[in-house]
Amino acid sequence: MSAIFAASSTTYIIFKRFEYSKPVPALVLLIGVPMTLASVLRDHFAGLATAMCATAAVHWVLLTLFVAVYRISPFHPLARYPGPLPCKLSKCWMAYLAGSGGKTHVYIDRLHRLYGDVVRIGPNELSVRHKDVCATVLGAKGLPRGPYYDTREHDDGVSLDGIRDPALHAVRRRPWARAMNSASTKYFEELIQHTVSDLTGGLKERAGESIDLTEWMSFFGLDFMGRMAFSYDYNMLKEGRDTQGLRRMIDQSLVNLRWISHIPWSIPYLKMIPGASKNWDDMKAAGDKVARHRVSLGSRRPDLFHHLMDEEGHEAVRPQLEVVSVDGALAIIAGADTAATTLAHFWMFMLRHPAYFERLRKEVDAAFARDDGPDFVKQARMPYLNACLNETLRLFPPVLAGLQRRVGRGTGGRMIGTHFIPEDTQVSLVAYTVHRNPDCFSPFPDTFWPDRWLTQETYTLPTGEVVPSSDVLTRRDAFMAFSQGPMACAGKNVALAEMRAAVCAVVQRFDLVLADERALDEWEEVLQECFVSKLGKLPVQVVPRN
Ligand code: HEM
Repeated sequence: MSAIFAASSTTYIIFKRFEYSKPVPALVLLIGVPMTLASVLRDHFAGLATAMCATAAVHWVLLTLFVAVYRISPFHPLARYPGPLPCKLSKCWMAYLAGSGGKTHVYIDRLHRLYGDVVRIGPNELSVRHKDVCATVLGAKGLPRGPYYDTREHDDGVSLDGIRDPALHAVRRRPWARAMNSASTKYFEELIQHTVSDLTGGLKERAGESIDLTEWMSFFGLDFMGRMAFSYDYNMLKEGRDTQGLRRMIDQSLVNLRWISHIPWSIPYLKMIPGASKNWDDMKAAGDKVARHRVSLGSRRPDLFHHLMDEEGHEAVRPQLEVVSVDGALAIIAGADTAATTLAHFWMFMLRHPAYFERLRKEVDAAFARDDGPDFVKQARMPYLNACLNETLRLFPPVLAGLQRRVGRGTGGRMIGTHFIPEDTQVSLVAYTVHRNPDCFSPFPDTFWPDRWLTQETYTLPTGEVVPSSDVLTRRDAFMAFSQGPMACAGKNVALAEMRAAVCAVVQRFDLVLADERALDEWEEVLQECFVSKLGKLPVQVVPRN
């Protein structure tokens, strides 16, 4: 027994020091060690098979005990931070919650309300919602990404949003910066205009019918991103259906990532299961198809592909088509799903608060004649429109999962406000809970109240009470729906232009009549964190305005 104890404690120390996540060393320590012991100790057992079973069982139990005891002991570097026991013991708990209900954002928000600004959500992971956290963690002098992002690495390379090395990330980000320069922005605006007109055309054709606005916003997001990224027409708005089964494919490829991301060490083992990566492979094949189509066009359109492929020859080394396809697939998921989700939440709030809808309509009607196309400069300056969009993104940021960063080994730790974060710690920022922190947004941090984003001397609260501006706290620096800093959303400006244009066009031309009251009541219950968000239906009748 003492031999097994000595072997197991040595194994534990090696694991703790080197954090093996690669299968070979991990399997040597987990299986090789007890098997070797069994062959040495076989004379003490009824036979080799019994020795193997007994040593393996004792080895694993001891290892589990060592790990558990250390993680909940006062000697653990995060011992001073509060959190539920299952979180302290293993990240498997968070993986379970993510996989089983997709409600980790609500769970973490509850923990913050219970324990305060810093909560231990994993053995080596803290969730922080402190009012100064964004600049410290995400900003220019912030922290590099944590292992949560390892799921973005594939056989063909890693997509931009999964690159953890800041220097490499900066290099891969350059074409995105070029894509967002003014010449391309003009081209993207034309595409937005084209897609908005498909949207209003499609809605007009279905006037009086009950449609699912969530689905239509998704068609809008995908049609735009197909055009913007690859000059590819999915034509979903024209045909009124998901022409390529993309929505289902995206949902299926994301549903597993939401729990795997919490236990990234499991990735090499999962890859050994035949067919395990089928959903992602399908998604990748869809990306390859549109990328090849774009190659066949051969033209130098200033779409995203043009920049990602470096068709203008800015870089010393031309990127490979496979890597560009991965980034293109990222663009479609990152760009289409997020904007579509925001718009669906937006309409939900407008249906819930008809007075806000009317106020917005007044602003839109005053700014545009009925048949005007979008004016992107004007729309960027419309205070109430932007207040309503910001408020939607505050309460329901489409990226519901935490943005994880890491205080690296050997850095000596980091201060966040008055909290010391020791090295080797993952720090997670969940926009859903940071945005509901009363130290960042108050009063009524849980209430949809767009006025908080306006600059005024007095405010009329949702209760009708009038208060001076000193009573209203809106910490714009804590707004992180697009993240912040060098790894923030690369498509923020395009996304905002696209959403503003879609909102103005619909508000100007249509009345929305809710077809099923239950959709609003059940909205939050149905909402799931699915890497980004998974939404319920929003059945409405679209009635053209007289
Ligand atoms: C409402 C719309 C959008 C929201 C709320 C949003 C939000 C975000 C957030 C929070 C991140 C950081 C994710 C992380 O660190 O894990 C991100 C990254 C990213 N987004 Fe967006 N996004 C939106 C639309 C778009 C669009 C339209 C595009 C493309 C045109 C886009 C392209 C990207 C890219 C490429 C990244 C990775 C950036 C990097 O790693 O440097 N996003 N987005």
